Amino acid sequence: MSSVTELFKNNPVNRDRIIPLDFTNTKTLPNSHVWSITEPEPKTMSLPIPVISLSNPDQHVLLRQACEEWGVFHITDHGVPRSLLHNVECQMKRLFSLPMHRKILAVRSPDESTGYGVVRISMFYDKLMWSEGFSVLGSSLRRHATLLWPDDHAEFCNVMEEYQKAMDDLSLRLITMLMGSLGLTHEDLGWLVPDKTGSGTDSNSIQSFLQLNSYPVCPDPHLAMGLAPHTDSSLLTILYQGNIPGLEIQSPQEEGSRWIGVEPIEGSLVIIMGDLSHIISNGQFRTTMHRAVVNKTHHRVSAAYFAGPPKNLQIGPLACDKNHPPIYRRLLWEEYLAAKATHFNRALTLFRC
Ligand SMILES: C=C1C[C@]23C[C@H]1CC[C@H]2[C@@]12CCC[C@@](C)(C(=O)O1)[C@H]2[C@@H]3C(=O)O
Ligand SMILES: O=C(O)CCC(=O)C(=O)O
Ligand SMILES: [Fe+2]
Repeated sequence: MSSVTELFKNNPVNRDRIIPLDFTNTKTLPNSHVWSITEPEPKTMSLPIPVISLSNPDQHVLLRQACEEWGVFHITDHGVPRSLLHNVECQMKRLFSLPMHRKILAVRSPDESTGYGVVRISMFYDKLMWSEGFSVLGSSLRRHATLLWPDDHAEFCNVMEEYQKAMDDLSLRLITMLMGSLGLTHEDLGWLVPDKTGSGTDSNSIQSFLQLNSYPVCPDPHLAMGLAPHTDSSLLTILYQGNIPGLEIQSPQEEGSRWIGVEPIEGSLVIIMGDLSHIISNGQFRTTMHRAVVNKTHHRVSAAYFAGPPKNLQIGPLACDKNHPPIYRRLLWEEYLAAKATHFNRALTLFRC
C-alpha cells in the first residue's frame, strides 16, 4: 500500500465533503460557496516568475536560485511531448464535462485515494470551493474509468498511464538536478535510483499521486475560491495548467499580502517545490503558499503530479554542516501526510527541531 493510500485509509474525510456541487446547473453563487472577502483583495500583479530551460547548461545555478527565491518556476525543454499534454487536457475536459449523474458513479469513498470528488483540504474550511477533482493512483484507475465510461475508457486510461510514466521520469530527473544544485552527491541520494523492475512498488522508487483539477466557469469569480491557499506536501509537484490562468502564489517578497498570477506559458510545466524539499534542503528551498482562482468565461483544468520519496525511507535535512545544524527532524512521507491531514498548513512547524 502506498503512503498516499494509507493516508486516506487512516484519515477519512467527511462524507458530506466529497461530492461537489453540480456546477452546470448553478447560475448564481450559493452562500455555501461565498468566501467572505470583506475588503477588496490586493491587486494581483504578474512579476516574472523564473522560466528555466532544462537544456540550459547553467540550469543548476538557475534552479537553485529559483528554489531559494521563489519555490515556483516554469520549465521548458522538459522533453514531455506537446501531443501528450494536449491529450491529457482533452481527456480531463472529457471527464469533467460528463453529466453529474455519471461522475457520481466514480465518486471516491471517504477512505479511498482514487476517484471523483472535492479536494481533501476542503475539510479545513467552512466554505466550499468552486472546483471538482479526480484522483488517480495506480491500478484503481481502470476500475474508476470503467464506471465513468463502461465501453469507452481505454483512451482515458492509456493517456493517464502514459502521462504518469512521463512524470515519473521527469520528476526523477528534476529531483536529481535540484538536489545536485545543493551540492548533494549521488551517495546522499542513493535512494533515487530509477525503478528498473517496473513494478512501481520497489522500495527505491518515487511514490506519486496524480490529481486532476477542474474549475468550472463561475458566475461570481471574485467571491469564489477555486482551490484554497496551501503548500504541497510533496518533494515537488509538476503542474500542467493548459493556457487558462488561475494559479497564484503568495509573493515571496511580501509574505501574506499579495498574490501573484503564474501566467501560463505555451508548452511549459510549472514546478511547485513542496514541504519535503524545504526539509531536505534544511530550509534553503522555499515551499510556497499557492491557490487557484476561477473565472467567468473559461472552464479551467489542471493536472498536478505530486512526487514523494520512496516508502519506508526516512528523509531529513541533508544540506547541513556544523554551522548549519538541521532545523527539521527526520521523517517518513506517510508521517508527514498524516500530520498535514490533521494540522494542515501548520504541519511543517511540528517537525522543527
Ligand atoms: C500526495 C498527496 C498530496 C496531497 C495529499 C496527498 C494526496 C492528495 C494531495 C492533495 C491534492 C490537492 C491539494 C492538496 C493540498 C490536497 O488537499 O490534496 C494536496 C495534498 C498535499 O500536498 O498536501
Ligand atoms: O490548479 C492549479 O493551478 C493548482 C493546483 C494545486 O495547487 C494542487 O493540485 O495542489
Ligand atoms: Fe498545490
